[in-house]
Amino acid sequence: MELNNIKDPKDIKNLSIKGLEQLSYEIRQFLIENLSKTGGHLAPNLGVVELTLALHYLFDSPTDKLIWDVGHQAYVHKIITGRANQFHTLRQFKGLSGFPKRSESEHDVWETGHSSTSLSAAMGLAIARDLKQEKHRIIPIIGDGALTGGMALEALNHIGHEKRKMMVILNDNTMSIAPNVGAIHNHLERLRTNERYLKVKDEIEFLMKKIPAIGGKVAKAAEKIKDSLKYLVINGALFEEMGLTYFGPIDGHNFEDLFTTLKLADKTDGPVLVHVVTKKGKGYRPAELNADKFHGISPYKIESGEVLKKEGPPTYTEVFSKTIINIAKKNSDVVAITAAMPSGTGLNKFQRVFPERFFDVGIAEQHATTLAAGLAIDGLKPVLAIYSTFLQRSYDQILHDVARQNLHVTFAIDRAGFVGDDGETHHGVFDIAYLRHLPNMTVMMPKDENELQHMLYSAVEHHHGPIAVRYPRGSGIGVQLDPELRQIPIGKFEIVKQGYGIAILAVGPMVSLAEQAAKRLEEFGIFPMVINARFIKPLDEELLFQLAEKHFQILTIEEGITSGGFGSSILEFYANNNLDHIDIKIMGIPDEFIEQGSIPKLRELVGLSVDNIVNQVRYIATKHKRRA
Ligand SMILES: Cc1ncc(C[n+]2csc(CCOP(=O)(O)OP(=O)(O)O)c2C)c(N)n1
Ligand SMILES: CC(=O)[C@@H](O)[C@H](O)COP(=O)(O)O
Ligand SMILES: [Mg+2]
Repeated sequence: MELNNIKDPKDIKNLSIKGLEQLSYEIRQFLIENLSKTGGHLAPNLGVVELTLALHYLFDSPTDKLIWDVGHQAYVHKIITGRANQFHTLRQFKGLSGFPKRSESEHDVWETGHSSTSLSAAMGLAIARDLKQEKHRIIPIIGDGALTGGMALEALNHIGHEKRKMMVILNDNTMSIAPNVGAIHNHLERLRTNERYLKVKDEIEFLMKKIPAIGGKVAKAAEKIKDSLKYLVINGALFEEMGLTYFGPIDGHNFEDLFTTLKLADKTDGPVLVHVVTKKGKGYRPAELNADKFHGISPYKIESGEVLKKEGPPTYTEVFSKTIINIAKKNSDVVAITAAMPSGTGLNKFQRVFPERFFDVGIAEQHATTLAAGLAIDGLKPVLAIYSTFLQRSYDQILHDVARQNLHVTFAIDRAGFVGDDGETHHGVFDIAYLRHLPNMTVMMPKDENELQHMLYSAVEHHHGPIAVRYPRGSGIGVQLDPELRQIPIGKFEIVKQGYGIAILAVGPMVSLAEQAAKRLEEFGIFPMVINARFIKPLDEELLFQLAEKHFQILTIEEGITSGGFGSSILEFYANNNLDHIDIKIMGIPDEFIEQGSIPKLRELVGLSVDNIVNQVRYIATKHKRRA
């Protein structure tokens, strides 16, 4: 079987089980090889090879709708639906997306990237199907991690109530990115350990036979039976109670088991849930042994699984991780929360040092935020580390629970700005706009990794009220880290280069671009002032008034959406103070969803480049020379 010859799911439908097993092997080799060059979500995909083939073999995509939750495990689906030959472009600029994309294929029914949306989407599709009196299947595939998300539970509640035909596939590999957590996870664990049921059943039979003979021990034995029976009846109870017929648990790597159960489930009326047990990373030893690392991996050496990492300065995440541990060592009130991203946020290290002060709440950003509010109201100092894109889920909790009550919660917002390969679902470019309009909220962004540590310290130890520190994905710019943490005065910008005529107000990594541009502008006889606008809110009003008095023109630069962003706040400031003699130009991300690509490429795409800053400043300078 030549993978590149598979252009359509129909091409696998004549295969025998042996043929499917051979194909599974080839797909795994294909993934291991391709992803060693491009990087990507290897372990989740290695785990769903047989499951994906079984679904495409038995059912008829795209008439039947396969809806992948999160979508990071849809690579095998992409291969089967004619995209194998594009895998060398995976997650690259203009290349194949790492998630389902409707523009890529009619088989990609639902676009994702964020977790736990599949069941709600499936419910919508099921209602639409029924109202239109159509007959196709609706098949959401959700992981055990994604099932910890509140949205999934809200949808299950509705699915069980509506009783419409739908086949929910629960892909249970016991892992979120890290080992999964929570009471539902424990329930699945009990269901999964099927041998235990068989053992319990044997045990009961054994005891039953013994009862007449053991006389006085009858009571004890009966009690044991009762306990054992309790275990037996929990099989699927949670889902059954919610109104879904439960099938499983079944071995997700065994085609015979998959076929038998999926066919049976398909014949059942109403909503069903098929509990499929898979192994994350299956078939590639390094990924099986370290599924967390291989969840989403950069290019690696196939033989060892070693990541081909370029040496460089520490990442912002690493600096956050180290700093928050140091702060917590001196202050026992500091607690840390993650929503299923311990390694991604660097809080896994905090967990090792302070296991009792660390909380992984699962994929539950909303709960995490209100949990932090609860902790803060009783005097603790919660630090909530969440990626910018996922914090979008918590908007109301930040507003209603944290900001409104003016609670001291520190939001460590990682992956702020472009994130690169994950693309439009994951870029952290909206948080300035969705945070800065909230009363009581303080929003900061450091110009480098050294400033990040001081900001964290200032936020946790010298502030009261909601405060956000946003920082980018990847390495810092390579500056020295000060050994002592110091307080940064709230609402004070930093002038990094004196100048005249034009002031560049830059946020975060844009400060370094602005400095480079200012150097280049000297050859044109233009000497702009460069300001590190480290507080997005509150603004440094004193400095802004001074700039107005000295008749500066202004260029703002941020790696965020311009509507409602930092530049907008500067416009608002001068407009509200009737200082309309100042020309303000805003550089940032336009009103569009920006695709995937390397961070430098995407910055260039939207004009956040040194060249463009030079051009914009020259334009402003020429315009004002003409006017003068
Ligand atoms: C709202 C949201 N929060 C966090 C994430 C990051 N994330 C992506 S996949 C994943 C784990 C998903 O686990 P599971 O559904 O079990 O899939 P598996 O990788 O195990 O196949 C997490 C936490 C996300 N995509 N969306
Ligand atoms: C699918 C998903 O949401 C995560 O796996 C995400 O890709 C992680 O991103 P980082 O690589 O930036 O941690
Ligand atoms: Mg999982």
